[in-house]
Amino acid sequence: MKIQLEDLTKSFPGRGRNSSRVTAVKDFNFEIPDGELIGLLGPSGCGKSTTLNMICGLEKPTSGKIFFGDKDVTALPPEKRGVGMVFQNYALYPHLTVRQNIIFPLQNLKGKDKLSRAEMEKRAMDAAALVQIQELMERKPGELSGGQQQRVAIARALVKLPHVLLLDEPLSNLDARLRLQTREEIRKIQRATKITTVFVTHDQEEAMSISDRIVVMKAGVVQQTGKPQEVYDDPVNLFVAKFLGTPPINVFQGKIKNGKVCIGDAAVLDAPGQKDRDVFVGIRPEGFLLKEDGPLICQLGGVEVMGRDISIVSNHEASLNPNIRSIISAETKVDTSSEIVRFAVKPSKLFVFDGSSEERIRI
Ligand SMILES: Nc1ncnc2c1ncn2[C@@H]1O[C@H](COP(=O)(O)OP(=O)(O)OP(=O)(O)O)[C@@H](O)[C@H]1O
Repeated sequence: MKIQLEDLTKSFPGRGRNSSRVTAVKDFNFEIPDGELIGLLGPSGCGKSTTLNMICGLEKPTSGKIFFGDKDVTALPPEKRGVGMVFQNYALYPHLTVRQNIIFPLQNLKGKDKLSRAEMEKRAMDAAALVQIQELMERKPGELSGGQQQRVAIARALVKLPHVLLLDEPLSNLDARLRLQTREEIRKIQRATKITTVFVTHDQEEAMSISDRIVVMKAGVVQQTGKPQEVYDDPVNLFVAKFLGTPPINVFQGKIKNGKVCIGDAAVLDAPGQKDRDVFVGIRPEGFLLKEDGPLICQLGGVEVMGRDISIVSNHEASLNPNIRSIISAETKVDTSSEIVRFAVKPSKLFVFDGSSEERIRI
């Protein structure tokens, strides 16, 4: 089911006297193609959950429209939209078994949707098989691990055969290893069912690894949408560049001067025809090349071996990060007795942003 968001806006009354309204989401326009998994990504408070709640019908938009396929669902209540939802606190009923928890949403179906007991059992078993918890059906939630509980919550969301699956930070209660495993499982389930899915997270790595497309939000406003790799390789502004990538992008205060991008005295890129101005220069960790006569001279802080790669930690007075982190192939020899390290920069890994608007300057 294709989902279309049209000028979607939500504002809440401010708390307390004289406080102005909070615009949680502003003019959100986006089409989610049928069968895709979309990662909605951004820092806390940027409007991710509000967007999801409007898609499922728990929040009414202040203005704008939502379409599922060609149908305008903006005024429909949640139960009429055919969405499955999994929250961060997946709140299973503790006194019910896994089977009863999964069947629960089917018991209130009315009219033509009403199912026989046998049909409900079959649906529950099918959903359990999808998330591979068939052996756990008679246990109570208290007898399950966090990851298993989360799978039950997903099965419960899938049992009504929704057209759309909405996941709000579904992995945040899991430890690091389980997070990784469960996100891969969610991806597999999504591929198998081809349910159009929106996945909310503030973890950029999680969103990048799982999504067909990501939407990066800041303060209620969509900054950029696209395939994860495209957004990483071609950020539209400094916020997006900083938000994606581990280790994060290295940002320097710089200038465009006489047709060159400069960090201090070092000309790191030609910028023919560009007018002189203050800029921010972002260099991805993998964008540095060790070079004896490289223009960018940094103070060497240390070298960390990571197996296939090494990470060189260094400093430069124009750097806005506490440390500059560059990732270099482990075959490269670094003279650790030296106090300085000299870099050239791969042009495709260097981005220039306007010093005041922070928008990308394409060179
Ligand atoms: N019911 C509400 N009343 C007033 N303000 C609200 C309400 N719900 C959300 N907000 C505000 O709207 C903004 C967006 O909130 P939202 O929960 O959508 O952000 P989020 O990106 O999901 O954050 P998080 O990652 O912390 O869950 C925030 O400033 C929040 O305080």
